[in-house]
Amino acid sequence: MPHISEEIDPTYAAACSDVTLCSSSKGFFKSLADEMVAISDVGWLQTFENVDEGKKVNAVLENKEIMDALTEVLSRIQPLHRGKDARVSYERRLAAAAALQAGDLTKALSLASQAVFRAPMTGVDEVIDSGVSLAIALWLRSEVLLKCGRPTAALEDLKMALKERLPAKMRAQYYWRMGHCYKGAGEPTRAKVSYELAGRLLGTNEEAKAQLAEDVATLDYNVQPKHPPDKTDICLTGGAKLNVPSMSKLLKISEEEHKGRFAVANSSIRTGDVLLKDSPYAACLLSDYYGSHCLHCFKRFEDCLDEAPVWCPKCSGVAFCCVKCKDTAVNTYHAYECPFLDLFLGSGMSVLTHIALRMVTQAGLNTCVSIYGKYINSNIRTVEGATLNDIEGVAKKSKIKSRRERLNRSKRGQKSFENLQEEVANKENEMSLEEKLEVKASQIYSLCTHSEQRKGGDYLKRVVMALFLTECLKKSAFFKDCEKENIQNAYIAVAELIVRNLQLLQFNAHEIYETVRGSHMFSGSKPVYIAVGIYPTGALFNHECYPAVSRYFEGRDIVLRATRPLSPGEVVSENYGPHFMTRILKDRQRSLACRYWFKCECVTCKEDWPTMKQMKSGPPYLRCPNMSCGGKFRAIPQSIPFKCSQCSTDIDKNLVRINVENVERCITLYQEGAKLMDEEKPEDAIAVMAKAIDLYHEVARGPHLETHLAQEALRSCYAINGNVHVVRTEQEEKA
Ligand SMILES: C[S@@+](CC[C@H](N)C(=O)[O-])C[C@H]1O[C@@H](n2cnc3c(N)ncnc32)[C@H](O)[C@@H]1O
Repeated sequence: MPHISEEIDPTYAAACSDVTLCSSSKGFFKSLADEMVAISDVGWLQTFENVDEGKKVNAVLENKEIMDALTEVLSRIQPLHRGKDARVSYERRLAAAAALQAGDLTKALSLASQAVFRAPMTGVDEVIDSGVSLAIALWLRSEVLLKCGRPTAALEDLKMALKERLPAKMRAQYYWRMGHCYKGAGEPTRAKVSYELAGRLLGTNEEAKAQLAEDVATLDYNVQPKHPPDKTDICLTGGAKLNVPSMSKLLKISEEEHKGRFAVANSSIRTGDVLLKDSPYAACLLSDYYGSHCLHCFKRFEDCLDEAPVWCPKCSGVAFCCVKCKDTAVNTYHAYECPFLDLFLGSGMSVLTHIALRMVTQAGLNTCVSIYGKYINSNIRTVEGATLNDIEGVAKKSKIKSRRERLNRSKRGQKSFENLQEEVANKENEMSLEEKLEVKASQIYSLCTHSEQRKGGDYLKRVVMALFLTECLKKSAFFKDCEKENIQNAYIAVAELIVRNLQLLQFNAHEIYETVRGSHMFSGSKPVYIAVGIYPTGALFNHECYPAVSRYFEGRDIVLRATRPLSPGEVVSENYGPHFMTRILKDRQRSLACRYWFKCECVTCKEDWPTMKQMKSGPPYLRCPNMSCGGKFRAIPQSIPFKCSQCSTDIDKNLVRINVENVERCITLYQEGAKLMDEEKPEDAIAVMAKAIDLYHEVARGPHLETHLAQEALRSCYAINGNVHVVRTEQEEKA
């Protein structure tokens, strides 16, 4: 039987699958992968397609034709990254000083940061700056930061400059500037101590001493230290589910044959309810943002007012918002990725491929081998029903037919989703990062891969990518602690893990956004795609073209909030991109079938709702008075039906009049919400619009232009609680 993506458009489906692996226009990988498919025998590809999961890499390694061609390419892999360069650092420093002199603080800060990132580690290049380029670059940046009104960040740079052997002759200036930093940060007592130390070191320079005395005299002992405003943590409505702590108690996970697992309402849900807050198992920043955001936590440097970006000791291609983020990255994944960063970019590999690699590099070799043994190469078999037993809401378990994918999950010996989650929640607090990953891996490696639908050629490309990445890992000492006799098995385990990651990420990853706005909270604000993550529970939400939730991101965490009310048992759906407001039915169906390999049968698809452009304001569709019926009718005064066309319940004309008035009330409330947004009162706007959207759904159904526009507005209000970057005009900057 042909699969859904093939029925619709096999060429487009293949292209959609390919771009989840690598770019179709940039880099060398696409032509390498295409060449490997071209030299493979058609019969072999057919057999290969059916080779068991977890044995695909071996099958390719045993294919002489492919390996002869591939080995030659792999043997040429060499580390390639933007390293340190004392000369470039020196030049950037001069340019930064000139910009500072000219009063262009933004340019000065950017150049000074580049001087920091390009500076070799202290003592490595003694020819330029006597080996202390880093200290001098930090010294300069601290001056710029101080001028920018960021004394705490300036102080951090100063302290680091001292650690990096700032020349002793600069000590007096060092303490003097430290005094300025403390003064700026609202710590006059510390400022005074620093000024006094500077005074002792100034020797006989009377002019400088007089100036210093002025600084001491102007200290204000009434000021308070400045602290950034506290951000209140968002709480799950109804509390966290005991066995799935990232999910609200209002939800549960269900499963159906053609839909897999998905979230449904366990109790009534109201618009505005916070339903999920999940941390990623792994996440990667897009390379375009390596210069502006922390590689590890995705904070924008510009918005970290109390910290200045920190460097990687080996490369100058990435940066971190603080020492903690740097240490975490450099001691784990970045140690293995850093030598090859430019090769990865040059290969054209996708960000999903980068996460597939990150899932390995962050875990380290031992954890990877253990995960491979448990979830990919496991021969433990359990009966199919065991997987379903504990999934709530599966009423007719015995009627659900076997699905090959679920069977595969069972074969790998996985426990039920809910049991696994409980295990994770109980153990998480006492574990190391590697241990946490190993336990969370049980959830990640049960996510859908649609392996039964994947073609041999597509599989082969993924194995070639896995072999390429494993070869890079070999050359970045990832396998250094492995005993010689185990090394071949370890290579295969890692490559297989990457193949599996590449498959599951295709269907389960989330794009991560930050909202970029101008001086007004809403007008002109837009979401910007900065990173991608894989969320263990967030990946369990199915799609609808009229979604029930909207997502935003707090740092790396995903938050889902309801955009319409739901009754117990209704699907709590996300939107994977094709939304009915912006894309016509045929487009959506094609996109979902080719990109996510399923046929969407949501209500908007079945009823072919109009897009926003096609939709007109007009009489609403009122609900059938029987609340358990899905029927609706248009409230056109002259043609109100006597009975519901679906369940034949009588329709009372008086009730129709009341409900039309209710819809009019909703429209008035939406307008009030819009006004509150103009006044930049997001919480008030949410309260008003959420109430109106709840009321609308109590009496009416979609499509309804005003309600859907209100839901879009609500989405913008929710996002204000997430990652937001405010772009300031030059004038605002100066003010
Ligand atoms: C992010 S996963 C969602 C969780 C998934 N159902 C599972 O069991 O792991 C995406 C996959 O779920 C399935 N899916 C999502 N929405 C669906 C829908 N409305 N109808 C049928 N299948 C859907 C598709 O197979 C899709 O590739």
